[in-house]
Amino acid sequence: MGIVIEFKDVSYSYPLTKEPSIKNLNCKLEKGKFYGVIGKNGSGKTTLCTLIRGFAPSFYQGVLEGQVLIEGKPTVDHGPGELSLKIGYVFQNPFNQISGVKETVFEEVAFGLENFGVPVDEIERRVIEVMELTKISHIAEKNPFELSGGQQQRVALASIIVLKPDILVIDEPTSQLDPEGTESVFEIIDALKREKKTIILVEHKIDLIAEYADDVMVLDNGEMIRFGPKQAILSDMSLLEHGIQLPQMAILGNELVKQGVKLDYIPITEKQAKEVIGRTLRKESV
Ligand SMILES: Nc1ncnc2c1ncn2[C@@H]1O[C@H](COP(=O)(O)OP(=O)(O)OP(=O)(O)O)[C@@H](O)[C@H]1O
Repeated sequence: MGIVIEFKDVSYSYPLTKEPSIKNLNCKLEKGKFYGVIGKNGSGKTTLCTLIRGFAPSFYQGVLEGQVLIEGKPTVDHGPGELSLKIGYVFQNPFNQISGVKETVFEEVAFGLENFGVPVDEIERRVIEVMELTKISHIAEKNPFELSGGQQQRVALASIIVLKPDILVIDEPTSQLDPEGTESVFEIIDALKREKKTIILVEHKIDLIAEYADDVMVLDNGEMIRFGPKQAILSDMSLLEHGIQLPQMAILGNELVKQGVKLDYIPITEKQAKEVIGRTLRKESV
């Protein structure tokens, strides 16, 4: 798979701050992969998203050292609007995403396409398709502001997905949602992964990252302290010392190993836990 985003020796400081919010970042993100970004509050996760979108330094100003490359081209060399076509950004709070000028969900989802001058019949086709994917067809005629938080977040996602960006940067989309709303947002993100979109998701709900992401990036005080396949990272108990949450199943698995239970690997999801603990119990009962 090709490299779609690359950080080359990137450090970034907001204006009037002494310490960089991102320090010496080097990494390559592959097309079609789902990256979970985790770290304590203030570790630099949102700043990382802002760098990918090119908003730092273009909007926030500040000092950028090194290069953030999107499809091989530095963000600072992309023309105005060019990055916003390639990269869809979903806010933490859907209220910030919803335009406030449209009276129905259908119109809201169509809004971006109208702005890009897409022909009416294509708009209709694309909006219907995306509303099915995000399971909001049944609320097409409702006012976006009369919806539940979970429905609003699905509308916000739909209004971005309909623009067909190759890269999706999603910053804590479920922080305001109940478990049901959260699960439905993850199901949509999973569907986007099947469509080979590159996904960068900031999320505190670590059990869901364990289930859905491919790779994980761990930030601590602006530094990337781990980056790679989720299995090894999310079962690494030393991360607890950095204040990083780990999946419940990894903590359970680790506790069992400490008590002398022989597990073939440390599980990070419920499915893996059932599988690996079941295997051990079967071996022991023979
Ligand atoms: N606009 C800004 N101006 C100055 N400093 C900022 C700005 N935005 C963030 N920072 C600082 O940059 C550092 C990283 O912040 P950032 O918001 O990227 O962290 P985060 O991991 O996303 O945190 P959270 O989980 O709380 O959203 C923090 O020290 C923060 O105070």
